[in-house]
Amino acid sequence: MTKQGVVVPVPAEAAVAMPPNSAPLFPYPPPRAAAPGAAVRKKYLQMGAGNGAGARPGGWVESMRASSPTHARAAAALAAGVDEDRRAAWMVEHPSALSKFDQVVAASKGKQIVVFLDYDGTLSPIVDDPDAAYMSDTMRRAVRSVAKHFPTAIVSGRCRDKVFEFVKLAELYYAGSHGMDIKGPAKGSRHTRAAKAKGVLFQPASQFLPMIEQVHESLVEKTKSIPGAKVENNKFCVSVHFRCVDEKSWSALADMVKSVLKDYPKLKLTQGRMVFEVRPTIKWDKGKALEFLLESLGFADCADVLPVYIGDDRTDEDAFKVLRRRGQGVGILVSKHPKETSASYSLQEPAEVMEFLLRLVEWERLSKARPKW
Ligand SMILES: O=P(O)(O)OC[C@H]1O[C@H](O[C@H]2O[C@H](CO)[C@@H](O)[C@H](O)[C@H]2O)[C@H](O)[C@@H](O)[C@@H]1O
Repeated sequence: MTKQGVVVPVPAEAAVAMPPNSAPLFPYPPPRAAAPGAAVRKKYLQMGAGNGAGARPGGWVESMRASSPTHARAAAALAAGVDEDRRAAWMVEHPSALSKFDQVVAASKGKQIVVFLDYDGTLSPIVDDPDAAYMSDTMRRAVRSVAKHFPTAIVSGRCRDKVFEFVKLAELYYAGSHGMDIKGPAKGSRHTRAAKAKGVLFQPASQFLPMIEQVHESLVEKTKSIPGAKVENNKFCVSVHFRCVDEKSWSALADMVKSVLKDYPKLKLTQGRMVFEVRPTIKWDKGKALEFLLESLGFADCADVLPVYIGDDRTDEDAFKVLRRRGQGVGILVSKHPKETSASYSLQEPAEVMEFLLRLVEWERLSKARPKW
């Protein structure tokens, strides 16, 4: 069923650029560090790094509001009253991956499905306390079944160890810190020869570790005065949560984060669901991680693979865009509301993600049992 992976020698320049603790098993051009200094930082601080925040006066706060569930609900209610057609039109553009299940699997004919799953908001429901974002046992069973049939990776903004603590499945690939920390299955993979090696595969931002530590400390110190603010160390990036911060303090919090980042021109600021994300300015994201993993599995520039990526956040858009660019694969956005996205399909919530995963497993079981004539 699976395609055998091919280990290609690492080009000398890539091997040199790789951090000492990453096994040079898989070739990949090392990410280019963005031009150091003001230009890059200015762009991210002013433009809001892809989310448009900051381009207008008060842009960050506006953007923070847009990611608030209360505001999203109010906006959704308004939109429902005013323009029910908008949602219907969005669903035509991004139909449910459940109702179009046959179409999704038909695309996999003669191809190896590889499954990529975001964690928060995809496998676990969004909750106030990031340390309590547990995944249900039923979801874990579903993911375990998927991994028995298809190579499966978790791609998360979280620190890799933390997301592993939640998922607890040793047979998966894990790409933590928005793809900047990639590791293969603890026991090696049953799916490909290339992935039999265990351990850390790639850490393209390892030189940023001391800087991230410093920024983490500064952010903890600086934001202490804002009740509800929570700073999370995600190893190669830092999250500053404002889900539990009074809206009146959002502007002050955004200013604090920006003032800390002034001293770190090699870090950029982006925004997720009620969270600021501080990340190195290297050109590496969930999309690059997806491509790296496909390559590691032996599917570089290959037509007989169907990557299926499921995610709910802005950072998942980088992966959806890669699928669009390759003209290959299935991007599924998890969202109850119409959102601008490069995904092709949608699912409303983690419960639907589970249903989709279980159907995929069932379909694979039946297709193996089906006589081939
Ligand atoms: O890429 P992901 O796996 O989706 O990680 C993105 C961020 O997820 C977490 O924050 C989000 O979920 C929390 C728990 O439900 C919620 O409280 C928070 O408001 C959300 O933004 C995680 O804590 C972050 O570090 C990740 O970057």
